[in-house]
Amino acid sequence: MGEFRARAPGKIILAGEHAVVHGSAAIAAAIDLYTQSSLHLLPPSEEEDAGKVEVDLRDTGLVFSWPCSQLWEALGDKLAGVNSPRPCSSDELAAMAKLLEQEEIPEDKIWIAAGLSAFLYLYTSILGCRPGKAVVKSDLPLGAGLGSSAAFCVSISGALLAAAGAVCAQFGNARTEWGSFGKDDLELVNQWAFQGEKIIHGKPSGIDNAVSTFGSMIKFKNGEFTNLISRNPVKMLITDTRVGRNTKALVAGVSERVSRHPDALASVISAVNSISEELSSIVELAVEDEIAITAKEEKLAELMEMNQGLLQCMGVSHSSLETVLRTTLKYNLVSKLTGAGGGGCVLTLIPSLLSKSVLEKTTDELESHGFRCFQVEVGGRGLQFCRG
Ligand SMILES: Nc1ncnc2c1ncn2[C@@H]1O[C@H](COP(=O)(O)OP(=O)(O)O)[C@@H](O)[C@H]1O
Ligand SMILES: C[C@@](O)(CCOP(=O)(O)O)CC(=O)O
Ligand SMILES: [Mg+2]
Repeated sequence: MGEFRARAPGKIILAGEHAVVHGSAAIAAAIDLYTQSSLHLLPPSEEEDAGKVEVDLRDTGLVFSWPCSQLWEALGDKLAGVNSPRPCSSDELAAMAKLLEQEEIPEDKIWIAAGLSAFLYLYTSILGCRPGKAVVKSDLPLGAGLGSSAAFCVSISGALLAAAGAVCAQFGNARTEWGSFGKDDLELVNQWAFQGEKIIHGKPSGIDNAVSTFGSMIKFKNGEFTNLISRNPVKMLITDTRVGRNTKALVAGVSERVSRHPDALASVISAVNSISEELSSIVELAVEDEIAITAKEEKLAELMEMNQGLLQCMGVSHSSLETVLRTTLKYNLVSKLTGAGGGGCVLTLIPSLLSKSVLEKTTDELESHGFRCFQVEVGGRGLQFCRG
């Protein structure tokens, strides 16, 4: 029956994480690291269990499968709604938790239960309880602030919706390997992926699934977004502290702080909103001579530094992140955490005139702490589809 293969990028957040959950604007951009999902539909089985749904999570080395009859019993058939994404109910969440209890997931990998629930929900909502086999693999570090949860939900939703015939990819010419979806198709994928993100994050803003689906650089606020045209290349070094953390817990922690100190946090969130607004207009400024480019980069750096201070106010920094900030500052480079914080990744702005040797020294020193550094392309493509 062929293969349905989709890939969706991770992201960096240049400004506004967490505050965006509480109504502030935020700026995010797709990066050239992808999660890829491939799906094979299998013919219905004559056997009593009616075949299986299998998912091979390559990054974890674990494979899971459920008889279709068991999925049907637990979750029922909700096929009619493929064109109208709806949230997972608490009964469905409980039914999936019960299914997963039987899986004996290793204690040190228990975090994949959230991803598995999102997979099961999206699969059964979009394809029903028919047999199939999915393989998911990612270039992204998982749970590190680069939006692996959104890339997971977007790529799976893309592959499932293509298999269901609800979306159709377009290919520019016969030799293009990766095609893209039209705007309405992308919107449908984005809405389903958001339902998956809700299972993983609890209360997502929707920024990660939007930028993973549509790509580019976006300004996102209250569920709406606009594309930003970045006139000069934005170069960022990413440092992964390798300190594990969980977005759902961090988002919940900030919400608790907001309810304990509503007035103080309202001011923090409003300050972040101003930073995001200013950052978006600076990114779109077209400048050409060296002096103007340096002035633009200095403004971006200052806004990132201010945003980092406010993230600290929200309680989402971490000693490993502070070590990265201190180390890069020795070389006059400005950094901020990206994503949910509490560990995970840091962004360091690389000014266009920075010498190669300073960048190397910075990277070496960061890596001597056990961190991993890499550079990414910022603002690239969103969801793509490949013919099987
Ligand atoms: N490739 C993948 N394989 C299995 N689970 C994944 C994968 N990508 C994401 N996930 C799920 O998403 C979770 C990480 O999401 P989150 O805590 O939001 O961090 P981030 O989105 O910054 O990577 C993982 O714990 C897992 O449940
Ligand atoms: C903290 C937040 O702003 C971004 C979370 O990103 P990540 O899952 O840490 O990559 C949450 C959200 O906007 O949904
Ligand atoms: Mg996430």
